[in-house]
Amino acid sequence: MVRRIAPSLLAANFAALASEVESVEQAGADILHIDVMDGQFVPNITMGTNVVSALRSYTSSELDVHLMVERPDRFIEAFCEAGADCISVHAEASPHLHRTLQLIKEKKVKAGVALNPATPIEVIKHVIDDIDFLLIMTVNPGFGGQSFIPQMIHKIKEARELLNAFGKEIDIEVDGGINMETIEACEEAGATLFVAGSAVFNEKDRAFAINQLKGI
Ligand SMILES: O=C(CO)[C@@H](O)[C@H](O)COP(=O)(O)O
Ligand SMILES: [Fe+2]
Repeated sequence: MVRRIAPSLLAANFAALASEVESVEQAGADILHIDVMDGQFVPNITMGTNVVSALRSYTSSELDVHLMVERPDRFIEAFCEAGADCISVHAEASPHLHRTLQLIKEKKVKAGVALNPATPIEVIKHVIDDIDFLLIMTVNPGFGGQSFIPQMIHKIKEARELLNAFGKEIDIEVDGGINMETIEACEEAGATLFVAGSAVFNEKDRAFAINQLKGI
């Protein structure tokens, strides 16, 4: 199966966001990954609902919103209204994870749980029927362009085994340091959706970059 690639717009040129989006869409991007950071949960501030709604009126591509914010409940409705198709919230940032996931699902938006590298996979056990996908961070969240943490390969395997044990055939999205050196091992371990920021946007020829990552 051809790998699905989600370019992370964090690595795009923000001064030309529309044309950056167009370039990756034409190059074969499957979904657009939008990193929202609040300067609290992670030591960086990026974009918010205004960028999501601007992109929503510009493109029909699926918008995958990765919320790296404390107490994400406060913003779920606004991101759904802005036009998100999928929202992932960090288990570490949400004290009432079950409630947060229900808020997303009530809006008919796909709900995902994101896990930091040090967070054990077991935290999803009791919300496993409430998630549409799982996002495994393969770097510590906060910045693009970091190096993949090799121990995450074992974690992806564990996650796939856990999902299989519960009969859940959902996407495992991997995020951080995904490139030609790391993508294959992630896929073999059980990942099915691959976020790539610098590996796509640092390459002038986006079609070449995405095709290479897809393995075509
Ligand atoms: O969520 C994050 C970082 O916190 C990611 O989505 C990065 O933006 C991915 O960038 P690369 O590691 O692929 O450059
Ligand atoms: Fe991300």
